[in-house]
Amino acid sequence: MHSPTDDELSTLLSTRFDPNPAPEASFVLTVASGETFEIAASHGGRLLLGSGPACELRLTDRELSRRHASLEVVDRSLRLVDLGSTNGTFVNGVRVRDALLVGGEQLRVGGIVLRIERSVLDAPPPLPPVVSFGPLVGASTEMRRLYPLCERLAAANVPVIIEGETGTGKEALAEALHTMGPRAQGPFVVFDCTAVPPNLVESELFGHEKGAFTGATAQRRGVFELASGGTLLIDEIGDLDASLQPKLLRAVERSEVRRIGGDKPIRVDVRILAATRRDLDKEVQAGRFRDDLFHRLAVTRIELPPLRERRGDITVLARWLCHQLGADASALPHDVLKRWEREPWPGNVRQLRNAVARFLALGDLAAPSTSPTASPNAPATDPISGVLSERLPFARARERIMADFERRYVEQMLADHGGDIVRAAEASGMSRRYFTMLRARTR
Ligand SMILES: Nc1ncnc2c1ncn2[C@@H]1O[C@H](COP(=O)(O)OP(=O)(O)OP(=O)(O)O)[C@@H](O)[C@H]1O
Repeated sequence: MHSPTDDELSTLLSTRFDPNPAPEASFVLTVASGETFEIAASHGGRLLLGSGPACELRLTDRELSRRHASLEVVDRSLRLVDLGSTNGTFVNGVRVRDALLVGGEQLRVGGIVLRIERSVLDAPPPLPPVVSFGPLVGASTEMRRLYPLCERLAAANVPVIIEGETGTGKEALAEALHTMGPRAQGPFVVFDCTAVPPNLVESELFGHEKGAFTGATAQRRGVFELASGGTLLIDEIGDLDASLQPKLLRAVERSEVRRIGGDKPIRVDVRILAATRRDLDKEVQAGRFRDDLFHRLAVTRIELPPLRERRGDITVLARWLCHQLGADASALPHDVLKRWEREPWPGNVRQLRNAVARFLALGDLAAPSTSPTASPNAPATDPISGVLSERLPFARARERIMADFERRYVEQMLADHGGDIVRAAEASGMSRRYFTMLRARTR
């Protein structure tokens, strides 16, 4: 992957770069006992509130779940997300799942009441005037806040979990962490947990001996062995089957693997990076992802923001992608860039890249809709076309469509039966347990 040179960057960014971010909001949470916590945007990412050891805002109360809720400063608000807690999260007495707070609210979690106040930091910590990290480009405050952390992580050998929606650049960042670090001479191997059938994942990860199972006609090394001396990116880790999670934990903890059918452990020297588009906090809270594996991998977490939350990057990125595709960045007219800055971009940078390629091939005819909110690649009337236009790998594309279908199916059945799960499950021909699981998975 090509990283921009200084000259390329200065051409792309000349009209866009704002070295002085606006003063940032911060929030103070005060517990009735007088204890206070401060959350600022510069914390970079979500802070967990709960009774478990992983929580930055750790409180003791028996009605509080281990990972109860997450808090993050987004623009000038505090985003509060309930992580599937047992006893719920309440703002001013109303139960919420996902809320934007502005200050002045009362938050209740379990038996604990917190007062939320907003303040504006006088002097926001200055961000270095860096506008790219390896091949990742972006001059928004959100991206520039991440670069110093990325620099440090490239040099370190610790596991990192990279989170973000599809197409936000998780794999690109993982590769940059590898190529800009001390293991750059070693291999960079990507394993996507959704790309192989579930019954083959173990063999792909750890390898197998000849004759270990039907079809194992020869000995085969797994990705841990292939990545030895370098970096292994386990992509879509949130989709790893529960039965394999203990085996992965063992491999990471002991730096050794055992091939299927093999009797001796094999030592591996691998840096592990993991990426996911799922909310791993919710997966852990729901019991679908093991707490101990999460802790082992989440030594550091980086969350890549979706494009719609850094609209200031759209023009810069579009011009960079245009340049990468071999065209002059000035080929993109101002009105097209302005229109793109208003689009929702559910497929993020990958979708923007496709839109640039289409524009270069077809001109402005490429825009399938004149609606100001429609994505240039995804006509709102046909979700399958939207997914197809993102050029995802087959397994990922199928999964996206299935997930959308499952969510809408469950919603429809619940709506038809007044929210009664027992009747909705019966009408769907599913056990109540399966229906409830499907509902939890699709929320
Ligand atoms: N900040 C960025 N600057 C330049 N290119 C980017 C940036 N972010 C993403 N890209 C490009 O967008 C495309 C999609 O990125 P990538 O595959 O890394 O996304 P992802 O988050 O791993 O997606 P998925 O979850 O679907 O696997 C790639 O071509 C990548 O190089």
